[in-house]
Amino acid sequence: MENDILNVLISEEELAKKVQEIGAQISKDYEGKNLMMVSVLKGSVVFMADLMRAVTVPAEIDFMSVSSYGSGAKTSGVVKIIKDLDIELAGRDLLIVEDILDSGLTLSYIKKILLERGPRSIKICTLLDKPERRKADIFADYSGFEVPDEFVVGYGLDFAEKYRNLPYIGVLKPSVYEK
Ligand SMILES: O=P(O)(O)OC[C@H]1O[C@H](OP(=O)(O)OP(=O)(O)O)[C@H](O)[C@@H]1O
Ligand code: HPA
Ligand SMILES: [Mg+2]
Repeated sequence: MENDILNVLISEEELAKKVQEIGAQISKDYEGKNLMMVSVLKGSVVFMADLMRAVTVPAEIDFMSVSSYGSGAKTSGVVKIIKDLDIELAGRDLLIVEDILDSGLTLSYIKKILLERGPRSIKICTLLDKPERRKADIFADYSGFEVPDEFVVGYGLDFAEKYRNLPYIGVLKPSVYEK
């Protein structure tokens, strides 16, 4: 697995520090609110698991799964719901937790459909932001790191379902996905 990594872009230590920073800011912003954190499966699960423990105010969690990439390195442009939320959104202060904001197609689709369910507020928290690739008009309210236009894996992010269990964010060798 490590042989497929060109370089470590964000270390475990940097990830841990950033998660604490974002968690502290969210805890301040959502004091007294009705926070519900929604993790977009699968890629955001590692970030969600760490981030929710850095949030010190009451929070409920839920999960939804959409797929926009399939097994390629390029967005298919099609976003479909694979698993929907279990909890009602009316009156909730929703925080969508994502691993990466790339073209923005996934998050703009999710935000659109969740807004229709009447949350009191809806904000976005992404660990990584790849602005060079943005196609949709969407931004994150909380963002960990800006990353270059390279395919990154690890800490939940995958290529063809592999590399999610790397403890850091690494740049995947192009030879792996250009096969
Ligand atoms: O901004 P975008 O161009 O839409 O790309 C971002 C999305 O793509 C990846 O998910 P993917 O659809 O690959 O599914 P996964 O989370 O299960 O890996 C990633 O986890 C984000 O959810
Ligand atoms: N890595 C993994 N999944 C992704 C990426 C990426 O750089 N961009 C969008 N989905
Ligand atoms: Mg994803």
